[in-house]
Amino acid sequence: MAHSLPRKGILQSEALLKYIYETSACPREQQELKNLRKATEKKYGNLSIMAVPVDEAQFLSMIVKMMNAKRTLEIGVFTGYSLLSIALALPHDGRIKAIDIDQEAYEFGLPFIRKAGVEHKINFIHSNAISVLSEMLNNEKEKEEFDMAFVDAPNYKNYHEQLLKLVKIGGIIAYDNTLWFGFVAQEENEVPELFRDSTKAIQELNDYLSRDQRVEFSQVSIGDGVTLCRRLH
Ligand SMILES: C[S@@+](CC[C@H](N)C(=O)[O-])C[C@H]1O[C@@H](n2cnc3c(N)ncnc32)[C@H](O)[C@@H]1O
Repeated sequence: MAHSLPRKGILQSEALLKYIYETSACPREQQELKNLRKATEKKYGNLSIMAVPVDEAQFLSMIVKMMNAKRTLEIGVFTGYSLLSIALALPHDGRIKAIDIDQEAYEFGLPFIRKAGVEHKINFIHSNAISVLSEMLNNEKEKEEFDMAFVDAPNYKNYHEQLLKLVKIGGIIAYDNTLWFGFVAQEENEVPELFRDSTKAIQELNDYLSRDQRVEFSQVSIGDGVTLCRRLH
């Protein structure tokens, strides 16, 4: 199945993508991130496109630094490329709660995280994200609050209401893949059958988020599309 995936990313000009990668993104990629990316590509082949692209990871890192974020949440870790990028961007006492149902992929990336010296910032939880978010919200003793959440696992709409309670006012929820290979702008019959349901789900999410007055909203055309929601109240 993986070989039939279209190229990830909405920038359909190969030349422009190459230009961005060659002039800025890749030369600025930190060594441990590069090593993790290469190892992920070697082990996972075509499935390695699940990891965020280099320029997007740099964008996320920049947001974390600009916000002076200290507490972040990540849903959908895979081998940890976006996780490592954010961990490197956080201050020494910054912390990330990272959730994934796939422990094996996280463990594959762990040596790279260790080598980068940021393992102490990460609390990996091997579980379904919805139940972890519910547990956090129901925990009367310890109220957790995050400056930023990065969501990169399916069914985003399920997480939005909970995240609005867990991310502090003024904090950012960033949803990945919101332009979904560009399929969101295509007629249904033009979208490969395999992607029709997921495309519809992303279209519904985009529509929902763009009308949600509880957040400020910005659709960013980087990688496969990133939607930033800033909690207003
Ligand atoms: C696109 S990948 C994440 C890529 C990662 N952000 C990176 O840059 O490498 C999606 C991940 O979501 C995880 N996932 C899928 N459903 C999940 C769920 N219900 N709860 C937690 N994680 C889930 C998958 O196991 C997979 O590792």
